[in-house]
Amino acid sequence: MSRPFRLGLTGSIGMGKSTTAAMFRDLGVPVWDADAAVHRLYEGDAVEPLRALCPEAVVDGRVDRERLRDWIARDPDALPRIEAVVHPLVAADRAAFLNNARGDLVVLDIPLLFETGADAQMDAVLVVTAPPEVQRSRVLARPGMTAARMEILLAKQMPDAEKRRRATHVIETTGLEQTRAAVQSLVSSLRDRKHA
Ligand SMILES: CC(C)(COP(=O)(O)OP(=O)(O)OC[C@H]1O[C@@H](n2cnc3c(N)ncnc32)[C@H](O)[C@@H]1O)[C@@H](O)C(=O)NCCC(=O)NCCS
Ligand SMILES: Nc1ncnc2c1ncn2[C@@H]1O[C@H](COP(=O)(O)OP(=O)(O)OP(=O)(O)O)[C@@H](O)[C@H]1O
Repeated sequence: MSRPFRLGLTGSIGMGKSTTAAMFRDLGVPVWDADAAVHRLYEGDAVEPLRALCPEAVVDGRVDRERLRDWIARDPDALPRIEAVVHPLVAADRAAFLNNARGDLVVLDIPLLFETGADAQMDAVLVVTAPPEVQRSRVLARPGMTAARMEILLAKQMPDAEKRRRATHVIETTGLEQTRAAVQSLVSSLRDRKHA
């Protein structure tokens, strides 16, 4: 049996990846979620290596994201050092999902898909997008988010225009019903097609 078609799902912060991923799940498509993998790792395999970098980031045997955020805000080297630990563990979790995946189509929701080179492992890439002012107001509405933190994360992400340029598919997330219809139509077209 041939392996499932791999659709990468990405987009900049606040562009609607999680919301769009849920729409694929509603259609019965298995979704691997990189952020969820990080959450699992912060209660498991990432604890000891991150404790070695920053002992105060571990509280009650788990990595505390608030403490990581404080460290990132204080120290410009913190995020690259965290990434050097976390990205290989995330890549291993993704490889395990792909090894076990069955069916005709799977989605991989990866915020840093292009930045980490994971796009090379995808058969197609869907980029979700929205106008900058919509993105900004969504992100700033989150608890714990500040304009300064948003700027740090945005500066680390490939610009939206570049992501759209590299995408095989683009969906606007300015309305739930319109996004749901676009997801439905993409799933139908991918399920109809054969891949190499
Ligand atoms: C910085 C941390 C502590 C913030 O945690 P918090 O729960 O507050 O936010 P969350 O994880 O939901 O991220 C918020 C937004 O920032 C973006 N983001 C997260 N990490 C990164 C990063 N390394 N580079 C660029 N953007 C990032 C996410 O895509 C999301 O859009 C956390 O994201 C983290 O530990 N990041 C390092 C691990 C990593 O690289 N994760 C990316 C997925 S592989
Ligand atoms: N299709 C849509 N129509 C209207 N609003 C949307 C749509 N998709 C997402 N939103 C709104 O945008 C906000 C951010 O969406 P979501 O959490 O899915 O983004 P994300 O890309 O996963 O974010 P992050 O990268 O920061 O984790 C949510 O408050 C959600 O209500």
